[in-house]
Amino acid sequence: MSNESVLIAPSVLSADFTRLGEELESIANADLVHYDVMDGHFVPNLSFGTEILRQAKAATKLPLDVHLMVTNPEEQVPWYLEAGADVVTFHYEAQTHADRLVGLIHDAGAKACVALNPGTPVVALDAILDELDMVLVMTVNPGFGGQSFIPGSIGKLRALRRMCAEHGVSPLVEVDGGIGADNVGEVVAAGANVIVAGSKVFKAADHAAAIEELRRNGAMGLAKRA
Ligand SMILES: O=C(CO)[C@@H](O)[C@H](O)COP(=O)(O)O
Ligand SMILES: [Co+2]
Repeated sequence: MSNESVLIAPSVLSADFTRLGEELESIANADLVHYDVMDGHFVPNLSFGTEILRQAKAATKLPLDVHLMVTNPEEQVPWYLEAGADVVTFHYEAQTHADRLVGLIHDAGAKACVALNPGTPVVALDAILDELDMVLVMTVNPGFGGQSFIPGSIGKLRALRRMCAEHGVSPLVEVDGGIGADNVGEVVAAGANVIVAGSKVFKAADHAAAIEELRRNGAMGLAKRA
């Protein structure tokens, strides 16, 4: 059995934006706030930018986990570091100089993460894996909240675990999209330890209780890991 813990990162993409302060208070028992930036090009949707991140930073004590779904992360990463991001994720499919970008994030004192779309194999990270604090495995095609989990993600999580063991590293492994109390145990058993959940937290009647249920069921998945 592992001593590792499961971290819960509610995605404010599913929050009521007109009451963002109260929504952030309602998830104070979470570990991170997941902040989805969508540019209308990398993904077919637009969300929010640096100004709302700055306001969120002032309204919560939780670390801000910024997921950049943008075509030009080299330009935008510095904006989000300056606005208070604690973890910055850019997509493998969007970047051109991953190593430089990771260095820039570390120089600013933040944690660096690279995200993989469902169609991108984990081997894409081979050259950069040792530098990463976290890997984000997208379990839906990015762009929208409330989609269904892609079952093939389980094999990909296991492949990532094997690759990390080969490299002798243990970055955090975040999963994002279609995760709820019913499947969190399975993704944790396969190797995930940071759980993003948007609709399953913010559409629940009691947000804090939904977070605790994810944490509890995730811990059961940890116990099932080989
Ligand atoms: O990055 C994304 C979507 O592109 C996510 O972070 C979603 O916000 C997750 O939402 P649910 O699938 O949990 O509703
Ligand atoms: Co996300």
